[in-house]
Amino acid sequence: MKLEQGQKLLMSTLRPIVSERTDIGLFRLLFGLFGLIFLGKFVVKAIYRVFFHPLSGIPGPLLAKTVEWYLVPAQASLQRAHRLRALHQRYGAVVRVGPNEVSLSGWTAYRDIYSRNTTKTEHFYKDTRLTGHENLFTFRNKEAHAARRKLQNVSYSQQSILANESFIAEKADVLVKRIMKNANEPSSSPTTDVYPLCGLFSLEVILGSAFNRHYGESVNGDSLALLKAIECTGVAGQVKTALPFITRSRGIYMPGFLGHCFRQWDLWEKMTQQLSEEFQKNEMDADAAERFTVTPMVKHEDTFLHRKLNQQEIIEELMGLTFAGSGTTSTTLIYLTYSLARNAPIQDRLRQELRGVKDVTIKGVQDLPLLSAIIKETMRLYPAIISTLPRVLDRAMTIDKHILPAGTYVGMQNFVHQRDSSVFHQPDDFIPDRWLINDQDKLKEMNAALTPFSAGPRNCIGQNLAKAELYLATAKIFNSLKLGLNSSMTQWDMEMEDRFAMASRGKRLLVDVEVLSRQD
Ligand code: HEM
Repeated sequence: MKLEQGQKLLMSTLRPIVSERTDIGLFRLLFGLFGLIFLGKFVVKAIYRVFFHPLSGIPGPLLAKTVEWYLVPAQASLQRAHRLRALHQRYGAVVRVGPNEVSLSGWTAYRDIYSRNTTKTEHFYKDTRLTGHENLFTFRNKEAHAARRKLQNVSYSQQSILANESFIAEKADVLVKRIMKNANEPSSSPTTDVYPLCGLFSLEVILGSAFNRHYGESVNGDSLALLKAIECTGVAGQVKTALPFITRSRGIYMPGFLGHCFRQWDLWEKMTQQLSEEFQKNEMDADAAERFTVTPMVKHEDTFLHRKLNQQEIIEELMGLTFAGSGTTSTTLIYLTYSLARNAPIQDRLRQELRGVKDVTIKGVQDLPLLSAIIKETMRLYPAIISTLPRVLDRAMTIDKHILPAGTYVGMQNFVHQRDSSVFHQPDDFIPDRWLINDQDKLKEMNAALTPFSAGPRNCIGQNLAKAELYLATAKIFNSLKLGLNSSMTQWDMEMEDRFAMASRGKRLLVDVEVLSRQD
């Protein structure tokens, strides 16, 4: 009744204007009024953001200063990191990339941002939960995170990695055999796609170190099914982030490839549950069991929760670790193989260096200068975590004379500062020798600017494991094989996509394989 009266009053007020001066209908007028109000609000907000906002003095594109979605098109085309690099080249080390968001490119800011004074942003990290629970990667609460990290640290200590060394080495041998398999068969071409083989290698290492689960030499086992399920989940996760109404439980009913990806997510969870149950059923000597990732989670209390984790929380952690640890290490190994397959002289020098080593063990190879330089240079040029690690400032911070107030969103990206030409000459080229110089000051600067595993309390918990895998696999591959890039590979195949974690566009790496005898 009140509504009707209101409408009548509005009509009687507007009628003289409408009917006498124009032939615009009432609805068109109202529509116009709302449009004007909306536009007015937008203009006032934009003027505030551009001229009066605390970040107004920070350079950046006008559109980025006014709207939150400035980077969305770059993100949708998987080129966010590339766009940010171009922005830094144009605007300098501190760029405003959103009304309340700043990107930094000077490596000297890295430790300030990631070692203290910041918290992970909610909007990004909440979306990376896999079953709805928190995991080590997603926590925002610092005390909750520290307790979970303490619970898991033991599994990733150098001591645990050395205890697991024999099976990591065994997996690296299996990788070499799988690469050789094609080359050895006279009927088949000596060309191998190492892309899926690197994926299987890093996944099987994680499954071994988490669940003491081992796979044979065949590539067609359960681990391949799991690898495909994890890759598909990545796609489903991105769809869910972009279109939040497509929840995981709704997604499984979608037709076609997308529905398939959501169902694969369920399959991954089920397989993880099975692996965890099998591990927990097996009686094992308590000391021996401690080095497997599941054990401390099952046996010890989380000191923040004051209780042990329940099975669902354990599954979330295990899926999180598998996701964080498999694609990252395999992408690094893929780009390392790609870089050497294109560079026969460096391969030969590496082989010479390796021939001087009696046994390929972690301790035996971790200090080899050229091998270390090759691994570092791969992580510099092709960072497995390519994109912004988004944070929010807990307190105000001054950077390059700019004051960033508490609450500002800040972020840096390995792809940008690890290609900074003021630190790395010819920054877009693969030059392992840049790490083999005697200038200690320069080396110190380059090492400080190399942050593939991040820094501070949220740095990579799995970095000892990742390094062990990279050292052992690289040494074993290039000791036994000479690889050349197959002529069908194109630059497009190896273009880097920014999916937060990096992935190559073509999802293949074809190499021509020559098996070497010990004398070669
Ligand atoms: C070359 C290989 C790897 C690279 C380049 C890498 C890189 C990173 C980076 C940059 C972060 C910080 C992410 C952020 O702040 O949002 C991170 C965190 C993390 N990584 Fe890795 N990672 C690698 C391998 C692994 C492995 C093998 C595992 C485990 C098996 C692992 C597990 C994790 C976890 C659980 C976190 C979250 C840690 C926390 O917040 O406390 N990563 N990694």
